Amino acid sequence: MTGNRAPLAALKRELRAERTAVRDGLAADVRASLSSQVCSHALEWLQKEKAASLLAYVPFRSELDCRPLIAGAWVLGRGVLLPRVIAEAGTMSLHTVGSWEELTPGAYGILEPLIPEENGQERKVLPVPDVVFVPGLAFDRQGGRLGYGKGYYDRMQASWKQDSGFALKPPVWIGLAFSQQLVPEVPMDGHDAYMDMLITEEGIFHCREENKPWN
Ligand SMILES: Nc1nc2c(c(=O)[nH]1)N(C=O)[C@@H](CNc1ccc(C(=O)N[C@@H](CCC(=O)O)C(=O)O)cc1)CN2
Ligand SMILES: Nc1ncnc2c1ncn2[C@@H]1O[C@H](COP(=O)(O)OP(=O)(O)OP(=O)(O)O)[C@@H](O)[C@H]1O
Repeated sequence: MTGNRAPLAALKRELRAERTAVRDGLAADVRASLSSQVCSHALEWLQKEKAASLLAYVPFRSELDCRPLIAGAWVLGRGVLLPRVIAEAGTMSLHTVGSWEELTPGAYGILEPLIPEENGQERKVLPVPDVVFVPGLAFDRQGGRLGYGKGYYDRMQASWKQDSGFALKPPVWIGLAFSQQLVPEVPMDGHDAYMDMLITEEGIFHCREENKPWN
């Protein structure tokens, strides 16, 4: 948009490299233990809320392992959606999944929902869950988030806004993170999706009202 774009992209690249190293540096057993604490907070929150459906992710690399959250949501009878990457389009399709057996490795080697008929008929309109749990490399307390740099979550939010405008209740966006991933400020572009809340092993944080994604 403006001459500020290039420095922002460079800042994001730098932060991405730095935060990848920090996250990768957490020992696997520490990651597993912190992840289960985060999932417990998230499940407690889910039980208090009336959220009937959620979008989660299947972890890869050194991401926070949200599989206990997914399994817990199944036990609670909440609908769990998982994404499939459509790499050519830079978009994701979302599918309800009820067991681990319904997954198969997809783009980037991430486990993704098997769709019944591989006839290229991805659903055009994305289902809108009540809650979106978002992975990331870095987050800030204003709700800023840094991902791997392909904009999949940003585009998903834009697509929901386009499909439904303000007709539907917008999902609550929740970043799941190790507290080590919190930074003072993530550089944010105009199209970047903000989180409403963050959950770390230390607990639940509400982010700034004015950054609510659907404002
Ligand atoms: N577990 C999980 N699932 C997810 C995401 C995620 O962040 N975590 N996504 C969230 O978006 C989507 C996948 N996004 C991805 C985006 C980029 C790369 C990746 O490998 N990027 C290269 C750099 C590519 C380039 O610059 O051309 C890299 O990191 O080395 C992987 C996944 C959908 N599913
Ligand atoms: N709504 C959108 N429409 C078109 N392009 C977009 C949109 N949102 C983001 N992009 C593009 O996608 C790329 C991703 O940018 P960004 O660095 O913000 O990704 P990210 O949020 O870190 O990644 P991810 O969501 O994949 O984890 C940029 O090139 C950006 O221009």
